[in-house]
Amino acid sequence: MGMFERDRQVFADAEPLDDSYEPEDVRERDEELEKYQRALQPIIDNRPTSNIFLYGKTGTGKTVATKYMLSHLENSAVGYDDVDLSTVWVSCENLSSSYQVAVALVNELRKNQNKDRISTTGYSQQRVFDLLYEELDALGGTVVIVLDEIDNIGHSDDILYGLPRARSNGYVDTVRPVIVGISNDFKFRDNLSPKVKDTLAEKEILFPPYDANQLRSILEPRAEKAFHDGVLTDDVVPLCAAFAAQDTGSARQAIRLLREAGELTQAKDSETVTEENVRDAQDELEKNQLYQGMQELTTQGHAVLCALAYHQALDEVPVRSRDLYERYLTVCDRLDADSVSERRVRDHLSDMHMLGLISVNERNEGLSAGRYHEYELDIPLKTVLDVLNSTSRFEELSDIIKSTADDNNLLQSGISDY
Ligand SMILES: Nc1ncnc2c1ncn2[C@@H]1O[C@H](COP(=O)(O)OP(=O)(O)OP(=O)(O)O)[C@@H](O)[C@H]1O
Repeated sequence: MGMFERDRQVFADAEPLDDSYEPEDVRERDEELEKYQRALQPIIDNRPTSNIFLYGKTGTGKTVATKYMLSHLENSAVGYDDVDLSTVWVSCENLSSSYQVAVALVNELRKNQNKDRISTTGYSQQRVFDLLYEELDALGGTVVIVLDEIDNIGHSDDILYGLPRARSNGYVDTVRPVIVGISNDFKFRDNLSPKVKDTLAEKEILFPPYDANQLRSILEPRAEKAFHDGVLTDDVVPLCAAFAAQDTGSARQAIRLLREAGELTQAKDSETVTEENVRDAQDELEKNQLYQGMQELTTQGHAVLCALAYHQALDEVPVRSRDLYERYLTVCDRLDADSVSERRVRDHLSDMHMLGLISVNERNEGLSAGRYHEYELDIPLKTVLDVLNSTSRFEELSDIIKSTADDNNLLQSGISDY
């Protein structure tokens, strides 16, 4: 037998555990779907339809609910001769301005009609908007425009103001655009300018995190399809649901955990997925998440992390932000890199805190010393040094910190024992 052998023991069909899998039904979202249905109903009644804004943390079912609703809407619309409905879906993941979103929409609309794409640069914003209005008008009827991950456009939100008003402002004659904006960034929603908020968020639907029971109910039909009979022990699905509920309340996280547990079981050539496999899978995913979080930091982020690692190696933690900033400046000096203000360094620290990499204490020493923050690593120093060592420009510094830590006997185990 070769190195790879087809698995016949654990997975019957791993597709239901894949990110792109579309489930037959959307579970545990009755209230949200009901609201959604009410918001879309005017399309079938040929009445003016409000724009819809869905928000909630990642993995809470905003996309799956939208796909489900639109597919029902399209099916129902076919039954009415006087309802002319089209839908267009753009993921704004890599689009950071209204201009880019407008180009993506034009090209998506053109693709559906086998027309040539337009270039992503070289037009004025108004020209791209005009092209968009032309394409929309050519379609006519109601066009539901889904803008997924819309928060990526940040403050450049002209399109969210222009598109909903295109008809009342006379830019389009025959088409009725309905925007469905989807976002997992609460700050984006709060920071929308009042004029945009008024139009985009006419109908808002919040998708709260799932609790353990809801996640269980989402996992069960997938688990049934994905694994051979008798492979899952009784506590596996509830445990995956509980872990994900405690952490993020994300269905995506719960599904990934179940898949990882299955894969670990498979790798061990074992026939049943057990509670222990789930715990190991959870450790594995957490480690990956931390590693990824650290690797994705910017050079400035790495420099701040490097400065903190230095204090950790010297056993000078928790360290005050002022002292940490001094160390950070010397790190930048050594790297021959530009440095940023103390305030920006604090922003980087707060991002790292959010990622679970460092811990922060707020100290209040009364009138004499005032309020200040103290920082220390929340993960093993060795792990941080491993990542720094694999980051270009930081190899030498990580070696120096490592030998300092060795001298102080502070290089405990890495993340695998964490
Ligand atoms: N209520 C549900 N019923 C069935 N499957 C669900 C449900 N909610 C989420 N899922 C599944 O969980 C995964 C993540 O869901 P989805 O992509 O809809 O989340 P999201 O809120 O759009 O996340 P993001 O903001 O990261 O895009 C998908 O595989 C989806 O099929």
